Amino acid sequence: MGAPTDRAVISVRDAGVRFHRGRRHRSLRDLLVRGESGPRRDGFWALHEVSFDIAPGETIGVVGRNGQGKSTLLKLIAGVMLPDRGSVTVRGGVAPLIEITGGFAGDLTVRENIALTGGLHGMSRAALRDRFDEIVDFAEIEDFLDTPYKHLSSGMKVRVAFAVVSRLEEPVILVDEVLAVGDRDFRRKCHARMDQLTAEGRTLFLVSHSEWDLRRFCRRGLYLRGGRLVADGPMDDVLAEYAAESETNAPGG
Ligand SMILES: Nc1ncnc2c1ncn2[C@@H]1O[C@H](COP(=O)(O)OP(=O)(O)OP(=O)(O)O)[C@@H](O)[C@H]1O
Repeated sequence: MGAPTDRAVISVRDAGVRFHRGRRHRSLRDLLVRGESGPRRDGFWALHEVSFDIAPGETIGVVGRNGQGKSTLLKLIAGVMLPDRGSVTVRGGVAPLIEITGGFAGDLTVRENIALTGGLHGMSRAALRDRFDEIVDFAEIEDFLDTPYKHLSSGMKVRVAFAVVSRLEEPVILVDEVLAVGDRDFRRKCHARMDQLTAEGRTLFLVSHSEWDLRRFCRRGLYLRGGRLVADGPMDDVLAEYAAESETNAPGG
């Protein structure tokens, strides 16, 4: 396992994340009635010994069945979660579109959320003023600017989130499955915007169960199985490997 290369915008080294299947905290009852006080035994590695380097401008699609660690990996890269083992180094800012409401404050209005997200990612007031109308037009949300974010439908939340996050000037963009929520016309707009971002040389990380999206936007694939990185290579090869394994593991297969 080599040291992080200078060229890499993201370096992940032997990263591991451990979760517990049961309740996160042991209750007083467990302690007093059951006498359970030693280390918890229901822990498992949601990610285990994961290592890779990403060069600036690469487009990466993460594949794997449900519950194999894809979203957890994106949370590590976004910095909203720290690894229990190993290291995750990201050089530069990250624009994360992970989980529909991720990073957006439910009680604040759409207008306030646009300003907050822009501000948190270093957008100046002048830049925000310049881009505000563009963001609102893209999201087609002008009638809801003063509505609390939590009162939007899930499709509208995604529209706002994508419109803002895709306008941030961060070098790394993370998109986790959220595109599936938008309607067809909006998805088409998002796809055009993603083409533009990758053409500008941004690094894109996409988690998706849509082979079409993965093939269209990602040249490199990462395949996670049981929290381990079992394939890392050209997207088409990784998808072929994933499909072959899914067939082998299918009931009756
Ligand atoms: N905060 C948490 N506490 C405990 N377990 C968790 C937590 N977050 C995720 N997990 C578990 O970790 C494993 C990996 O979850 P993750 O969301 O990364 O999977 P995924 O590959 O993105 O799945 P999907 O395709 O269904 O979105 C799953 O078993 C999940 O139940």
